[in-house]
Amino acid sequence: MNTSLRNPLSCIDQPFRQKLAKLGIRSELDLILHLPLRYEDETKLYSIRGAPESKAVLVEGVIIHCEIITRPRRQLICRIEDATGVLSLRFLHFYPNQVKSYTIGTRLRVFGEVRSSFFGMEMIHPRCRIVHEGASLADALTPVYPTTSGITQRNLTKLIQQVLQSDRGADYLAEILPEAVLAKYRLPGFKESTNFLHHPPSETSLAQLESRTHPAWQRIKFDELLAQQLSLRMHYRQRRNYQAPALHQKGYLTKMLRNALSFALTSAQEKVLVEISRDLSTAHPMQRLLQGDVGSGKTIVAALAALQAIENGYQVAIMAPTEILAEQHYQKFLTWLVPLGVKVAWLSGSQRKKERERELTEIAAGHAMLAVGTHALFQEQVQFHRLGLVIVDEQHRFGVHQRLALRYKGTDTNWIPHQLMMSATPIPRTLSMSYYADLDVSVIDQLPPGRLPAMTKLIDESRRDEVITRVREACHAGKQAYWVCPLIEESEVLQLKTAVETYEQLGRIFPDLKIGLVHGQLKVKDKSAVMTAFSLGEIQLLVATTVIEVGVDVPNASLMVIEHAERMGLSQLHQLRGRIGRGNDEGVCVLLYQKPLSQIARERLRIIFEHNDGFEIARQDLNLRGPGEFLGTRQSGVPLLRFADLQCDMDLLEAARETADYMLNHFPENAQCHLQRWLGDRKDYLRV
Ligand SMILES: Nc1ncnc2c1ncn2[C@@H]1O[C@H](COP(=O)(O)OP(=O)(O)OP(=O)(O)O)[C@@H](O)[C@H]1O
Repeated sequence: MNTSLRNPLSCIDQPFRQKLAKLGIRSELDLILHLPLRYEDETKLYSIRGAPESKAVLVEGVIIHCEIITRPRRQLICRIEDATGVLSLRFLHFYPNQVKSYTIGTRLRVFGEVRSSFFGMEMIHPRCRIVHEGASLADALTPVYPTTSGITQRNLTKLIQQVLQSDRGADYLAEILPEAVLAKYRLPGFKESTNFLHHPPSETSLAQLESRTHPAWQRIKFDELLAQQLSLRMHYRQRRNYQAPALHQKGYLTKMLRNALSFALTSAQEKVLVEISRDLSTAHPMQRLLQGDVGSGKTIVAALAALQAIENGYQVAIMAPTEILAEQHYQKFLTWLVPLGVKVAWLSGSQRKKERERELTEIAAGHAMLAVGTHALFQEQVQFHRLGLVIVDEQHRFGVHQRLALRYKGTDTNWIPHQLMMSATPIPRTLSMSYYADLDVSVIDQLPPGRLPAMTKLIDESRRDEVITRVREACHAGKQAYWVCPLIEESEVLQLKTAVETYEQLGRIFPDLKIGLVHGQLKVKDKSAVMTAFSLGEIQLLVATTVIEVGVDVPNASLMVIEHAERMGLSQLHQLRGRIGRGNDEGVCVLLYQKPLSQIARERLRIIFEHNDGFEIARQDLNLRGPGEFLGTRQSGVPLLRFADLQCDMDLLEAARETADYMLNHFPENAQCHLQRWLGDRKDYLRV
């Protein structure tokens, strides 16, 4: 056999290889998995009159006219004819050779969309080939591959076919899935599926192929999801190889805190605490995601988990993504834990050096048993005496690497701390199964008793005066209110300017109210002074940017006005709205919007108006935006699926998840081979 057939990549020059690498093709196996985006049907020939409109088809005819015209712009017009009619071909870009070879009487086979125009039937920029009468047609649908400049479809087709037909191709295509799995999910073989997708026979349904519902596509998507699930499940199981301190439930500190609370935990909080407590008492690191809608009471759960570690003589780190949130946790933990004799430390990026050093010493000496902070917590200088538990709030706002960095802060190299991640952005089951298959998940699916869902009002900007009256009435009745300034994504400076202007403007409108302003650029000290004054009721109306989006908890604030609500995303609106109605009064959230509304803005406002349940909102948000956007760029390290689509392929995902466990238990070698086939050395792909 020709050696080039053995390894088509080995005989390719460096520049071309670099171009292939842009497409993610670095090996022969990558070529096999470089599957078509769509297909073209060149297996059927239509007559000119019989060609359907708005569909790319193959037509053949003899050239009866060819000329270059210059008005209205320079273009090549060529007319072909068959027994049924005449078709004009129009080329806005063309080569001199093309003009020369298109002589009258030449037979052309053209592929493109036919449409009726003023001058009759025409095709713009068809793909053309000079043929002789009776030339054979393609025996398979023509694949169209994702490509990049400098690589033609023909290059890709040729390379892929070479690999498929080579000796090594046979190895790459060997079946890895156990017979029982193929039978259970009625999946075709891997070789059969890839061969088919690269070269589908002419009778295949284009619709089935392009919607990716064809069994061959199902097999590929299943394999991709299986690789993802295997990788995550292995990650999950590897935890068993690590040691963590077994933090048994001793009960004395946790009991003291429970007794001091003015409320009893909800049964949902009790349920998740049992799960967390059980994990903490084992000698392997916990990795649990605690999900709960806004206001469901995650913080007290975190505090009780922290006390279980502290009772065992281990330290706890609590990390939050913003200063405001971290500071608020700090205040809460101070009030809960200091009366129990537990020392709490505070670390933030903007802290004075002296204060920071004092806190660092307390942490390193093990005097401070709990450290609360922002990203500052996982910097190198921070040394713990005996870190047993790491709690990460709003974990999706941290990159995966940041959250992993804290894991290695345990001082004893033989074990790593337990980890509890919290999220108030509910993640629909499809996504959490896919991306968090390496975590255990607990959900607080109940709000504390007596909470009334916030009432949402959609009000057009033209009725601003009514809103102003409402704010005044609420504040005079002893309530507090937020006024949230519009999100201006293009510029923080502009956002700040808007916030300051709104603050000044509202100051003139409400000379009778005490008004505060909080935004991201305020010094931490000032920010926390404003927040404290608001918590204590010294400020009645708080003008804020979206910095208050997460975690702010002032139960007496029951009214919120959000300006330009049409600019905000669903989860942001839900989070903001979650700041009110946290006490016993019903919250009212006024969404001021400005017309005209785009389709998506209208849809978002409808969803937020109709729903209060964060999981439902997240589900609809996912439908609206798709998983990539939904998880956002913040989730750095989010694996991308190339073929499967989590919204349509839920059944396949369930099957892949089940199969991953089955293979790890019964066919570990096949599981390894499968991972190698799909991930190779690209550890970032499909990994969390
Ligand atoms: N079981 C309960 N009964 C009554 N009040 C509770 C209960 N649990 C928590 N709370 C109170 O409810 C409020 C919201 O709790 P918390 O701040 O923990 O919510 P959260 O889940 O962190 O929400 P968010 O993500 O919006 O910050 C707090 O004031 C808290 O003290």
